[in-house]
Amino acid sequence: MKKVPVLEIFGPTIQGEGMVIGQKTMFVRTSGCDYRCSWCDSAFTWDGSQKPDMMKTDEIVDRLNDLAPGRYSHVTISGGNPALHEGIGHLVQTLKQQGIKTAVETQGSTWQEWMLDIDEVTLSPKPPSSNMKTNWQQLDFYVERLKEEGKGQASFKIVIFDIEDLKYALAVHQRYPHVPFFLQAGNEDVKEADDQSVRDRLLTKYEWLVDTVTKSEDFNNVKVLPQLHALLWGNKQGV
Ligand SMILES: C[S@@+](CC[C@H](N)C(=O)[O-])C[C@H]1O[C@@H](n2cnc3c(N)ncnc32)[C@H](O)[C@@H]1O
Ligand SMILES: Nc1nc2[nH]cc(C(=O)O)c2c(=O)[nH]1
Ligand code: SF4
Ligand SMILES: [Mg+2]
Repeated sequence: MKKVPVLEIFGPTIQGEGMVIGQKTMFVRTSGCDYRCSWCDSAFTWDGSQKPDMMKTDEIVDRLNDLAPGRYSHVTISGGNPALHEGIGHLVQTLKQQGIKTAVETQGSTWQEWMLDIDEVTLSPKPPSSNMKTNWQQLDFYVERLKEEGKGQASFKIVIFDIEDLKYALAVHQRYPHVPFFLQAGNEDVKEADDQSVRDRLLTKYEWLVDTVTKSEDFNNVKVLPQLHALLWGNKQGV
C-alpha cells in the first residue's frame, strides 16, 4: 500500500464549490501538481512553501476521526492534483467500507483507476487565463471511463475570469454536452487579507458572470456559482 503526501486535513466545513455545494464535508488535500495555474489559490501544495506528511490510510482516517468524531459522512479529496497518487485508492476503499461518501477535485490531466470508486468527480480543465494547455484526448478518456455503469457522478467546473475563458468553457460544454456543467467565478487576488474586500471583489465578478451567461444563447443548461467558502472566509487556508 503506497503512502500519500498529505498537505492538510481539515473540516468539517462545507463544500464551497460545484455540484455538491453546501455539502458538509471533510477535506484531505494532497501535495504536488503537474500544473502551475497563474491564479492557483492552493499554490502552497506545489511551490515548496509547505511540506507534506507521507501518510498511510490508517493515519489519514485517524486524523479525520480526531478532528470530527462522529461528525462527518463525506470526504473531499483535493490538492494539488490528487490524481497523481495511486495510494488514494486504498483510502477511498476504506472510507467506502465505513459508509463514507467521497468526492475528488482534479483538472483531469492524469488518470487513476480509483476514480471509478469516487461518488462525485469534479473535472476542472483550465481556461486560457491559467496559462495551462488542455490535453483533450486525456479529457475524452476521463469522460468515457466515468460513464461506465454504476459509477459516481462526474461534472465539469470551469473557472472563469474573462470572455476568452468563456469561449474555452463553451468548447468543453459542446464537446461533452451530457456532463453537468458549472461555471465558477475566478478569484483574482488569492493573497488579499481583507475578507470584506475579497467578498466585494468576488461578488462583482460573480455578478458579471451571471449577467453574461443569462444574456448568452450558448449557455442555457449551466449552473453559475461563486466560491461559497471564499465569500465566508476570504483567502483563509484550511476552511
Ligand atoms: C486548488 S484546485 C485543486 C484540484 C485540481 N488541481 C484542480 O485544479 O481541479 C481546486 C479548485 O479550485 C479552483 N481554483 C483554483 N484557483 C482558483 C481561483 N483563483 N479562483 C477560483 N477558483 C480557483 C480550481 O480550478 C479547482 O476547480
Ligand atoms: N470549503 C471549501 N470548499 C472547497 N471546494 C473545493 C476546494 C478546493 O480547494 O479544492 C475547497 C476548499 O478549499 N474549501
Ligand atoms: S491544477 Fe489545480 S492545484 Fe494545480 S495549479 Fe491549477 S488550480 Fe492549482
Ligand atoms: Mg480551494
